[in-house]
Amino acid sequence: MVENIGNGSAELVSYAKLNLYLDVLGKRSDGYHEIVGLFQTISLHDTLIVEICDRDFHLESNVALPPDNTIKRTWDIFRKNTGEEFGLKVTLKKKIPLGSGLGGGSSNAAAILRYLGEVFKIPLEDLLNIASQVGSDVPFFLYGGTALVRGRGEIVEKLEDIEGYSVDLFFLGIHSSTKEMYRSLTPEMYRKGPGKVEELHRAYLERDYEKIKELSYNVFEKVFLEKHPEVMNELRNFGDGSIVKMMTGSGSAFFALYPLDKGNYSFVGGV
Ligand SMILES: C[C@@](CO)(OP(=O)(O)O)[C@H](O)COP(=O)(O)OP(=O)(O)OC[C@H]1O[C@@H](n2ccc(N)nc2=O)[C@H](O)[C@@H]1O
Ligand SMILES: Nc1ncnc2c1ncn2[C@@H]1O[C@H](COP(=O)(O)OP(=O)(O)O)[C@@H](O)[C@H]1O
Repeated sequence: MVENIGNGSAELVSYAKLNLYLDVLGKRSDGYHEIVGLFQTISLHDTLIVEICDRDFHLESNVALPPDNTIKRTWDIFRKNTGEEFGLKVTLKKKIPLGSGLGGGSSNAAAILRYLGEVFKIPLEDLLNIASQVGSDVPFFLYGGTALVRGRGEIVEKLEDIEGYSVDLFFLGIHSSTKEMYRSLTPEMYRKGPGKVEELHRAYLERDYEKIKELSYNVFEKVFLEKHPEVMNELRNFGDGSIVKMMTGSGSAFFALYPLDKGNYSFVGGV
């Protein structure tokens, strides 16, 4: 969502995401993994103030980020793909915890991409191509809302947005690296989910809570809990009365799903 705030600056909202379903189907020749996922944006968000300027890149942030962070990578890759020469000034107000599986870095990249796409009139299909060069979860965030995601994350099928749910989040501050978690998978772990992702989406729309509980799955949850058994005990007191509770992405955040607005963060629709 872009809101022009005058003096050439714009304020961007960068939502977090949950994986309502995430399974790995196999390993690809390019070293990435084939995934199938049901992705959903929620109201927890970062805010970015952006301004096109002379020629350099400037980032101010309330959290420490690596020099090759996803915002700078997006600026670099966008310029390489479009030939546009410009500078970018970004002020980031981060609320999405880093390394949490909530996709904060990828969401920031997509927010910048959508903005640059508007400024330089770049078609969505070109933005999707640039997004997949920045990171595997970035293409989804160009849509937001509810989507079926395949490939390594670059095949996004927009679905009817799921509404009327909210979540509480549980995050112990453990930084879970996406790369490390994929590396921890073995072939026996591939394709072990119920695999009924369209049925799960319908269960959400029809508010069939038993079916939601039965068909929800994240391949990384067992791997993560084996690495961090202490989290299991802490989890016991989390999510009382929820429909389902599960880890999101490659971790380490967990979500507890509630109907309507009983949880702190609500599902939000796509752009
Ligand atoms: C976001 C980063 C950098 O800041 O840090 P970490 O998430 O690793 O902490 C990533 O390394 C920047 O690597 P990049 O490859 O661009 O990011 P992603 O697409 O999100 O994937 C991270 C890593 O997860 C693995 N991966 C990801 C998606 C997928 N479908 N299969 C995979 O095997 C790959 O090893 C990949 O390198
Ligand atoms: N804009 C960004 N926001 C958050 N993390 C970023 C960003 N750019 C690079 N990173 C790096 O990527 C790592 C994982 O990114 P993040 O998206 O927060 O995790 P996850 O993909 O698990 O949700 C972070 O630990 C951080 O070092």
